[in-house]
Amino acid sequence: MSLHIAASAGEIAETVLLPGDPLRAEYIAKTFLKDAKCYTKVRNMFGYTGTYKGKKISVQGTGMGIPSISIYVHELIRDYGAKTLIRVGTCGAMRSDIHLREVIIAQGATTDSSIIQNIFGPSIQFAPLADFEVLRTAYEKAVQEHIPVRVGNVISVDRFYDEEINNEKLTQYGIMAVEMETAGLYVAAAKYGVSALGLFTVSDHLLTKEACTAEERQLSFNDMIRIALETAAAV
Ligand SMILES: O=P(O)(O)O[C@H]1O[C@H](CO)[C@@H](O)[C@H]1O
Ligand SMILES: O=c1cc[nH]c(=O)[nH]1
Repeated sequence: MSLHIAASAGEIAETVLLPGDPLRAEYIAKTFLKDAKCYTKVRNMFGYTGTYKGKKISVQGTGMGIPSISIYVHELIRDYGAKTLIRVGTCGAMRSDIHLREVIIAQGATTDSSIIQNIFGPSIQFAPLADFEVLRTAYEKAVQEHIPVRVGNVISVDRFYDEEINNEKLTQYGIMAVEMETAGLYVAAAKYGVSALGLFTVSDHLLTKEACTAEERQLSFNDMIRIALETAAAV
């Protein structure tokens, strides 16, 4: 047992899916994993382990924001030996050509979080990147499953409600979407030398103001989940 995860040694797989919402973790485990068993309910941040196509896979809720996901990712890697971490999140689209429910893969995760400066000091702007092999596998699985995906840069922000951020400039520089955890995931994976990838379903549109319902956010992002599970089974 670690401070925030009540699993025993060996109960968590080396490959872990990471939704922000713990109810999405429960949904993924109960809908897609065989013989899924809950290994933690600490703070209601559910974690399950089961199998997918014969491979042991865990799914662990991470909460919202870099501080929260950092806690779970550090404990999963350091205390339970996780080696491949795949975030399955929601995001807000920032461009008019990107639509609700599309799937985005984060090749890079720009951030306004202080995490980079806290680790590297003021002169280094570390670039949080996805693991290339996991990214390549996810892209190939999406093509095989006939699920269109976009691959590129997202921004992991500290504030969901942020009236000061310059989204127009970010979009000009190629940022596709906004979410709140992936830069923290990529930095932790780099620190420990493990593999990470962030996948998202577009749940909101910053320009059109369209939004999925809370129920859809929790339940209906099966394209992204299928890509993540096929990738998890293959890497
Ligand atoms: O749906 P999840 O995975 O939580 O991801 C997104 O949704 C939350 C904000 O509503 C943030 O955590 C953001 O990154
Ligand atoms: O962090 C997030 C997630 C979804 N939509 C947003 O606008 N921001």
